[in-house]
Amino acid sequence: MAVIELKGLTKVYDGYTAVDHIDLAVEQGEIFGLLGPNGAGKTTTILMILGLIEPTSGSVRVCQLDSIRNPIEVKKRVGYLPDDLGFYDERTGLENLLLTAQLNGIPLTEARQRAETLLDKVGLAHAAQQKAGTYSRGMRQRLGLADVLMKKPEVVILDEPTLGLDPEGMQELLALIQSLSKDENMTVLLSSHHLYQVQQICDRVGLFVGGQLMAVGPIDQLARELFKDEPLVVFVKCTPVSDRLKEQVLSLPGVLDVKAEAEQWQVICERDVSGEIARTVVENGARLEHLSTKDYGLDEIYRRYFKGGDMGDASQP
Ligand SMILES: Nc1ncnc2c1ncn2[C@@H]1O[C@H](COP(=O)(O)OP(=O)(O)OP(=O)(O)O)[C@@H](O)[C@H]1O
Repeated sequence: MAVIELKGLTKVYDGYTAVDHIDLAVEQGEIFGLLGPNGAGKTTTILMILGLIEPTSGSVRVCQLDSIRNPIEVKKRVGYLPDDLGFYDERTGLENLLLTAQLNGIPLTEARQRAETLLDKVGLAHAAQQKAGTYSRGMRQRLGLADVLMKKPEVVILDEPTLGLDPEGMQELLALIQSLSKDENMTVLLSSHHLYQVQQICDRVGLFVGGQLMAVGPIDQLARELFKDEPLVVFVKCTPVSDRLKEQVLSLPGVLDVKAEAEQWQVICERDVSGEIARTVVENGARLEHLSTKDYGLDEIYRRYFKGGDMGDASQP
């Protein structure tokens, strides 16, 4: 059953299309990653899902509810962690959670019990009585997670939850999100420009570029889909190279072009002809130093779609 359902969702700001006809269905219990460089339209999409901004056209349903018509009902079911979360810094972590409970009408005894369990789950039991203002960025993010879970949401939406965390803190937080989602069978939608990190926990991702969803699926399938029309490239390095050898490789059935770059050739093919290339090189008395096919995986997605944005350390695998 789709818990989040977007159809033709569009947002235009003064003639600028920030979100462009998005169709998406996120299933119950799924961890879905909205991935894309800064400015791709992720936050705008999230705000429309939450019913906080009105779409220019299209529809949004969350837990079978129309977010535009029933924003308050949607808010009851969705826990939202914005990228710039704020706490009462003068209050302790525990007090902050109790305040959230109060705002959501949760009785105090139940609230206290739940807050303590959650603080324990997110690894903040030791800091429960510490003022939130003294928390580190990572601790604030974990408190934020506990905070959105206080009202037992059916869906959790996290906007750039790993922003400002070091790689280790990022890994820890993502692992935590994953285990919480499993424990509570919660649907999670998270946005990020950290392609490498996020793909480790997401069941599926949607690649957001320039307001459009370029492709949706598990990362490996996504790469296949995005690059299905790309020719296969075989990298070849051999010594000595000669024009005659190059001509012979070029004349192999299935080979479209041979580009020489420094010591290396890029053989553009219709299909994988690495075996034939290797044999031709060796039969010509040359030594095969290297042979590999271009991998249209995560690296290529990153290079093509994410490069150029403000990636911070996101480029690190
Ligand atoms: N209120 C607004 N008025 C005009 N343009 C806006 C408004 N909000 C967002 N935009 C523009 O819409 C585009 C998408 O912004 P959005 O914040 O949704 O992207 P994002 O993918 O979440 O990126 P980031 O991670 O930087 O927040 C950007 O070009 C942004 O400048």
